[in-house]
Amino acid sequence: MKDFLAGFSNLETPFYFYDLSILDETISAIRQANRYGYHIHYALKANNNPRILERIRKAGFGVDCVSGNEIRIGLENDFDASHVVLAGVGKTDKEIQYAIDQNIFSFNVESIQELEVINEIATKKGKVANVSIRINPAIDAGTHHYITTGAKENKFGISEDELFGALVQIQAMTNIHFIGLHYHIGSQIMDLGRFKNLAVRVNDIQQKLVAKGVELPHLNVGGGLGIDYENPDENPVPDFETYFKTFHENLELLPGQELHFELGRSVVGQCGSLISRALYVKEGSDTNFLIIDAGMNDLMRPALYQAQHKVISLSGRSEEKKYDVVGPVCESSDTFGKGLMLPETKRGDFLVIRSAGAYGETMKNTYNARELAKPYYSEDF
Ligand SMILES: Cc1ncc(COP(=O)(O)O)c(C=O)c1O
Ligand SMILES: N[C@@H](CCCC[NH3+])C(=O)O
Repeated sequence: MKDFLAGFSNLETPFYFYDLSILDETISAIRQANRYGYHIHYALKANNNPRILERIRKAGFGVDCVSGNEIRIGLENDFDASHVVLAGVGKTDKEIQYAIDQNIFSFNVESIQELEVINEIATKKGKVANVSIRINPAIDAGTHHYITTGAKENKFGISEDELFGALVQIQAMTNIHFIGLHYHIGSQIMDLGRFKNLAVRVNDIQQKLVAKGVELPHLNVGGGLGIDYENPDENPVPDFETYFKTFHENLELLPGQELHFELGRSVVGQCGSLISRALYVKEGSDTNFLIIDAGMNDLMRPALYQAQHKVISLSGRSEEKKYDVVGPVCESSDTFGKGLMLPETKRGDFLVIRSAGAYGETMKNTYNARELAKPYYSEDF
């Protein structure tokens, strides 16, 4: 990061900085580890910057979208509609119409009612929509409860019981082509054993379907692989080898059946940082508040999920001090870290908030009428 500092000095902070060499390294690691021919759809919600999407598309990945606008962004960035999947519990009629018009690869359907609506809209258009049904496998992902999605009480997908009940209904839906099952148990999953549990559940449900004479050409196991927020520079690339191997060793695919993934955070998380400057230091008897010019509107994750992103001070001083690093927004949750030991930092010094490549810019907002932080890219410095 220090190498780029000279180029930063004139830039207005806060801003996002993407080290594209980390992105390239990550993409190559995915391609190398995926020696099984699995289909990867990048979860565009993690980061939709054109410069990042271009590299991901060139790697041959498709996109996983959660809105009509995300589909549009994917198509505008030259992803092929035949590699687009659409998830989301609340797809609007307009989004469904648009997705059908674009001939996307598959809808990941989250309720029986949604299935009926897609069938109705497809019928009116004289088209047939490819559909995968999202199953809520009732598996604990062992991650923050706000980003767990496959537990029984979550709003996502349908239960196994509902699926078996719906099989007859689906047969009568003339404009639905039922192509597969979809699962996604949550995000920032560091315990790969959770994916093994998922694979076992997927096998179980698949066996029951086969027993009823239903063999589907596609399975989609979502995303969720976590990144090392504590040691981003030591571990910039997640363990894709073990991740794919876990599915290869535990998931029993039917002959010719395709396995799909929807990776977001693990692809782009570590290549991005939020760069900020220290504005003020308030020295207290117990705590020193280091007030920086980046806030929760620039990076919501700490305020929303109590997420810890590594904060690095580039002050260059040798003496260390303890700081609560806080943003300027009028909320107490606008805090990037408490009691952090950092080199003594003064007004004007740069701070780097690491691992902000995923769910950073896509969740930034203008709360307090603040300006949106701009992105910059390593290859331009
Ligand atoms: C359905 C679905 N697929 C894929 C993803 C991407 O997840 P991650 O960024 O954890 O890989 C998400 C987000 O959690 C999701 O909701
Ligand atoms: N936005 C979340 C993860 C949820 C992903 C979407 N299901 C994060 O920042 O960690």
